Amino acid sequence: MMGDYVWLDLKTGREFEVPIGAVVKLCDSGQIQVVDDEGNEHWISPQNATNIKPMHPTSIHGVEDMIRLGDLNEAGILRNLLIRYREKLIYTYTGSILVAVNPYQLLPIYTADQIRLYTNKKIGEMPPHIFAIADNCYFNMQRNNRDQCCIISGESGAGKTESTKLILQFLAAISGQHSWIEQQVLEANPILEGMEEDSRWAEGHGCG
Ligand SMILES: Nc1ncnc2c1ncn2[C@@H]1O[C@H](COP(=O)(O)OP(=O)(O)OP(=O)(O)O)[C@@H](O)[C@H]1O
Repeated sequence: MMGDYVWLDLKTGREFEVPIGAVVKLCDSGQIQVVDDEGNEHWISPQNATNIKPMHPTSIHGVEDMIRLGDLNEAGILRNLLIRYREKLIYTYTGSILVAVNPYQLLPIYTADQIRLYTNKKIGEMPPHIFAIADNCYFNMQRNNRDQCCIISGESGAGKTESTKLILQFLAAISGQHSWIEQQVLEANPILEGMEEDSRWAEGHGCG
């Protein structure tokens, strides 16, 4: 049906290929014309009709928590991140895990106002944000009186260092010990970077 969203499997056999989202533009004498998420047009003939599958409604406009995706597979996850990223929504939850997509531009989402908005809130109460994760850690530390750990992982250039700094910016702001915490962080950074370099060297030399 015209306007329906579908998954289009181009089946080109290329490595890492996953179905792409597309919208039906025209149904004409058995042929279906679709436009994919990258704006490319495709004509699907009746014998290739198995190349398109209906898209679950949760994938059409995206969800804040990917646990809610009806099409919970690689294509569903990638499309969800893509459509949110296009709206400059770089953070998405998968349960209590936060997925961050590097925006490579300064977004106005790390202001003092945003810090206030995310302080003392439960995860999920506000749109996904790195500050929500930091607030959750701080809350758990206070409630359980135990050290907390936040694992930040991603490939080189993904934004791990920036994310670490943002978490520390939040903690420094809400703990009221701005200068002391900032000093500790500045001192810890070279050590962390050094450990990172060491582990990369070890991996590169087969010691991983
Ligand atoms: N949240 C963000 N907002 C704006 N820019 C960002 C953000 N996260 C990352 N970037 C940009 O991406 C660049 C690379 O990020 P970063 O240095 O944090 O990556 P990394 O994962 O620590 O890389 P590496 O593993 O190589 O050290 C940053 O210099 C910054 O320009």
